[in-house]
Amino acid sequence: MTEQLKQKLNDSAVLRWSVLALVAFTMLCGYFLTDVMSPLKPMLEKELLWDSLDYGFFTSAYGWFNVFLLMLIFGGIILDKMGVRFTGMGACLLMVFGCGLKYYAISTTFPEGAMLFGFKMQVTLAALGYAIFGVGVEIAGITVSKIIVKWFKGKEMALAMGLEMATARIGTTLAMVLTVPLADFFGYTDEGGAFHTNIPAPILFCLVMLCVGTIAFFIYTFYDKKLDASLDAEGLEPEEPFRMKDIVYIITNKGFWLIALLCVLFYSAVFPFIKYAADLMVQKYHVDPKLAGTIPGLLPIGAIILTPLFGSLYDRIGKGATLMVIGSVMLIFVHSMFALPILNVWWFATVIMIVLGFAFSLVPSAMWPSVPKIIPEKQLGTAYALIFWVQNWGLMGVPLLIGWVLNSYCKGPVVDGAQTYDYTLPMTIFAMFGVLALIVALMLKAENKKKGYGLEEANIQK
Ligand SMILES: C[C@H](N)C(=O)N[C@@H](CCCCN)C(=O)O
Repeated sequence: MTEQLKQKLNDSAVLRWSVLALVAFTMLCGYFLTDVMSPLKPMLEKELLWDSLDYGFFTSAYGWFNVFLLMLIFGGIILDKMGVRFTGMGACLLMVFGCGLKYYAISTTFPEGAMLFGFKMQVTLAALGYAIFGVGVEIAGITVSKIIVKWFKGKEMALAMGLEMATARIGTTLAMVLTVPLADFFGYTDEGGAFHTNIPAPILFCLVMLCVGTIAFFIYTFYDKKLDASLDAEGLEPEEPFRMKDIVYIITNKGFWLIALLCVLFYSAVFPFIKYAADLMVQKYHVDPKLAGTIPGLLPIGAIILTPLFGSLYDRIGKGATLMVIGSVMLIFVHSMFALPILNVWWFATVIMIVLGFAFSLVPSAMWPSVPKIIPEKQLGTAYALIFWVQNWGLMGVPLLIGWVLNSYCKGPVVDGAQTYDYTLPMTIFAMFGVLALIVALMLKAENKKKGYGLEEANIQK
């Protein structure tokens, strides 16, 4: 071994933060595509003749393969067995392929009445592409979580996870604020003088970004190899081998299940909400459809600043379980305000969205770094995968539920050729998820006290 490898590679702060930048950028690209269709919902209905059920079906596709084909669980096992380099590269390629299929579906004009699996051909193909992408981006997510633990354990782990999530949120923000301007910029005016937005343009842009994100991850793999070599040189095993019986250890752990439950309940009230937030702004707060993504765009912007702040707080002071309780209370408040028929004006929606930004930062910044306190490192890939799997039931089912509720119970009159909706019932459903999340967060706090997981303790080892 060469002299310079004698020190562990992750002891170098510059190097650890640089590799974090690489993998976080890959996640940014993934999150961009995840939400790129949200601000386009009114245009999809107007230009491509989708309805809310089509949109809900398409959005739910994100979780199909993860949930029903257990792709996430296989992904976690592959991650623990084959390592982060192989799994991460595979995940990136799946994201690129899924995005390519989605682009093909949206940019192609299919014969009128063409159907596949009972849905419009275009909707089904776009959904299939999104489902493949969903496998890729979720496996990339667990891989990056494991990478962060590998490089930052005993160091600034929660801050690193917070920064990674903050970077990913930039992707969500770009989706919210760039999508409609991009679609408009590449739009065209037909012979009748009517202007048409170019819906495929932002998706093509995402495809290019995903290719760049894949290259960033490829560069990371060289550093990962070097880290393994430096751990070897120190006489440390890079990653302990994983055995199938480790799964039993994970699923018989009550703390694990409480985190998984909190995860599905909390995220069911946030990510599916984002999918409908732009439409909510138009329908309830009368925001111009062209600007509708701007207010929900504040949500990830707030999280970009706050998630690392709260992560750093957790690293230094602890109080992880308490942060999760506070975040859940805020979630209930926010969705109740959106549900109540009060102050239907844009500035009120803006204030409420900022409060949601706090909740959206508090819970993730405390929840994800808490997992390594409950589960040993060699089982982390599988543990994160199982948590993501439980979460994906919500990410898949809730958008479909909301789309169905809107289509069945919330339709108002058609105004200027556009369908209107009353969002009271969907927002009440989101608030109920908040109530359940709070109950689970309180149970987790109690379990932590009983078992001494250390969730209320600081992460940085003095
Ligand atoms: C959607 C995805 N399954 C997810 O939960 N993402 C989390 C981040 C999880 C990784 C933390 N290192 C998010 O808040 O975006």
